[in-house]
Amino acid sequence: PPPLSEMKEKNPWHTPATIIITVIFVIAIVALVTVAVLQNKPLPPKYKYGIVLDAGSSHTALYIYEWPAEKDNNTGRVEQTHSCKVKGPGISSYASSPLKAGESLKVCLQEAEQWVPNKRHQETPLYLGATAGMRLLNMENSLASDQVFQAVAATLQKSPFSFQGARILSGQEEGAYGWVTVNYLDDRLTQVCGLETTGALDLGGASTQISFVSSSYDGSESPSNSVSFRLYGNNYNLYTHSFLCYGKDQVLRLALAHLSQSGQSTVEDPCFHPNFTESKNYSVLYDSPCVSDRKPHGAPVAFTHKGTGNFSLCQQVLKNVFNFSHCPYSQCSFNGVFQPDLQGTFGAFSAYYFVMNFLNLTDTAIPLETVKEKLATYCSTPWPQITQQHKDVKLKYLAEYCFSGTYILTLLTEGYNFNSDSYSNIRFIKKIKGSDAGWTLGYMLNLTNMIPAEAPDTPPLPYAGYVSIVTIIALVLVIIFALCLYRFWPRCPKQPQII
Ligand SMILES: Nc1ccn([C@@H]2O[C@H](COP(=O)(O)OP(=O)(O)O)[C@@H](O)[C@H]2O)c(=O)n1
Ligand SMILES: [Ca+2]
Repeated sequence: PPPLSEMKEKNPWHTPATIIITVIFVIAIVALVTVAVLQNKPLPPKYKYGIVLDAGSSHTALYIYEWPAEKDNNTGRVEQTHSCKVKGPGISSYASSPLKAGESLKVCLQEAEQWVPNKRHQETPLYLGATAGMRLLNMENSLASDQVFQAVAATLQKSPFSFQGARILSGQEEGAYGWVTVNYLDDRLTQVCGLETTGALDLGGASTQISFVSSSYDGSESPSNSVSFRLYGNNYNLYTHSFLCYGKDQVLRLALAHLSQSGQSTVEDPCFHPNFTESKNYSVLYDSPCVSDRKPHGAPVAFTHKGTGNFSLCQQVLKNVFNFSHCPYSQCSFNGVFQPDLQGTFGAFSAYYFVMNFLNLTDTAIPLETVKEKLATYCSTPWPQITQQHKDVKLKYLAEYCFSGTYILTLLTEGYNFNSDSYSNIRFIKKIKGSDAGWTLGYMLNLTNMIPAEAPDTPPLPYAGYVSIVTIIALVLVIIFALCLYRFWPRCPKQPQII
């Protein structure tokens, strides 16, 4: 056997080739780690923006949406970052001074300039959609409605954003886009095997919408209620209907018109609290196409609106604003409008939420009978006591919650046929994951083509999986290489044979 000193000299780990290979090996590992770290570092956020103005009958609101610039087509990625409530009434109230309708939007538009980064202003689409208030004005006085749109468009054109137009949405669009919004935010549209969708219930001031998918409805019966979509590779046959004049502010007129048919000077109203009295003008009450044909002849100028606070009588009055006498279809909700069987859960937003939230009745686990009892107690509470308990609420709104709550329950049960079982399928909601429930998001998603008809092709592995597998394979190769190096290096030391 060679002397030990000779063995030491022949240690192969000290040869220049081994040192070079080891250095390359270390550099390779460092490079691999560096690339992996750099690749996974979050990219600087690049967002795109879109702005929608909801010109409702009672007020206008501006919504700003934001989404990652690279991921336009991914679901659930568009979020509401800001909303601004326009001061003053809805744009339809400016029929006699249209320029003021344009003026009213300026504060919120300036606010939007702060919320959208300057360099994105020019490419940010800006839409205005008007709903039932403008539908009614357009029916009543189309010249005035055109002038309001002109004034509004002139203001929006002057903003730094990319103005895409101001128009009246049809009732079908309003209902369908509300449904898209709710299901998009709930991530219900991208599920491969079709998770059940959520219905949408929207209560406005001048109209109300109901939209849902029912397996009993294919669109053949009453096609005007059908909207078909292909979204992310799934087909949807949506039932939707918008009842013009059945928003809560117009129904308040319908109900009062009903109670004041004889043109009396005192109108007793069970939907208002006992001891509530207010002087009202007949001509103001009947100044809406929803009631104008019912104006009693020879009525005095004014009448005293007097509350009696009786929930069940109020329910009777409100039931009478629905017409159940004719149904030209297999089944109807009311006013001869077809409605398929209710199915699934429903999100109820806008005034549904505001009213039920004020009344502390958003929890639909409370049995319907209990909800009615609580509301009956609330309605029978005298007006002075109500004002004492809610000093921070505007009197105009405060006075109407008994009416509005009763209308909501009557519409849901008598109108749409919810019962004490299906009532618990309703969720009274304002926001979903930070974005307001309403038609605006669905409207923008559609107009910017952000929901593809087909599911986007995705790589077979998610990104993290791909990185891990590549890293593991690289490590295995390195280990095999190292083992070979150790085992088969030509001058590998043989086991010292000590005999
Ligand atoms: N904080 C709020 C905001 C709105 N609301 C009501 O919600 C309804 C919103 O209707 P809207 O202005 O969108 O009218 P439409 O054009 O949708 O019929 C109105 O009846 C408002 O009075 C409310 O009760 N509480
Ligand atoms: Ca609305």
